[in-house]
Amino acid sequence: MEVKLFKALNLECVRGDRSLFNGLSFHLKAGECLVIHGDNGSGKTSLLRTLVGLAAPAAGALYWHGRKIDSLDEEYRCQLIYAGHLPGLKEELDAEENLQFALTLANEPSSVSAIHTALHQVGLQGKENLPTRLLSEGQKRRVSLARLVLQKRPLWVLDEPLAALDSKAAQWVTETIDRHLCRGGIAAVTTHHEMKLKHATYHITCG
Ligand SMILES: Nc1ncnc2c1ncn2[C@@H]1O[C@H](COP(=O)(O)OP(=O)(O)OP(=O)(O)O)[C@@H](O)[C@H]1O
Repeated sequence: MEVKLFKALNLECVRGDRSLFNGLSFHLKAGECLVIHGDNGSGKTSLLRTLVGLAAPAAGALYWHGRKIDSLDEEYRCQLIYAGHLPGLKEELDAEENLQFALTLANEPSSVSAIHTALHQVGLQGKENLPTRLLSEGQKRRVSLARLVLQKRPLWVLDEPLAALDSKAAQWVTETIDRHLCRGGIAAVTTHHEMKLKHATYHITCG
């Protein structure tokens, strides 16, 4: 029997006086990815914030391994990586310090050498100790995405992970998501770009 690990049932999201979407349901099992498309302002980020428990749905519910995510709370948050719309870095800290900070907050501290290896993988070798404010937008995005290889979590929720990336970095992100799915991970990803994943992918469009 297929085990549905991540399930949404009849979700509705209201922002202001507008219902962005309603009746949204999906079931994802290990190795599957949900790719969310939609125009600017259609509700993609609002959906992801709902998926990670940062916003409550106006109706419907989310289930992780058969249990409602609001009953799991911290237990659920420990299962996921959320990479939001903005890189979420501290400008005065360097790339290495930002990752150390994020990993400590996530209760998954990592060694300096593992962090340097991850930064090397995202093409930031030699820039590990530059203040983040001196990095380009694409480089900041790469620092944020280096968490994907440092944290070991089954659910990835990624808001526009390809934004600001050049084609080589975008390819790395796509391959990294594929490797995650190959290991039995699950992902929900918004994008305005084409994303050629090899694994089972379901596409939905907001709005
Ligand atoms: N707290 C809020 N109060 C009122 N309206 C909001 C709130 N948060 C978001 N919105 C509105 O909800 C709509 C959806 O926003 P959202 O950020 O989810 O869109 P999006 O699809 O991610 O857009 P983009 O592609 O530009 O990132 C927008 O019109 C936005 O202005």
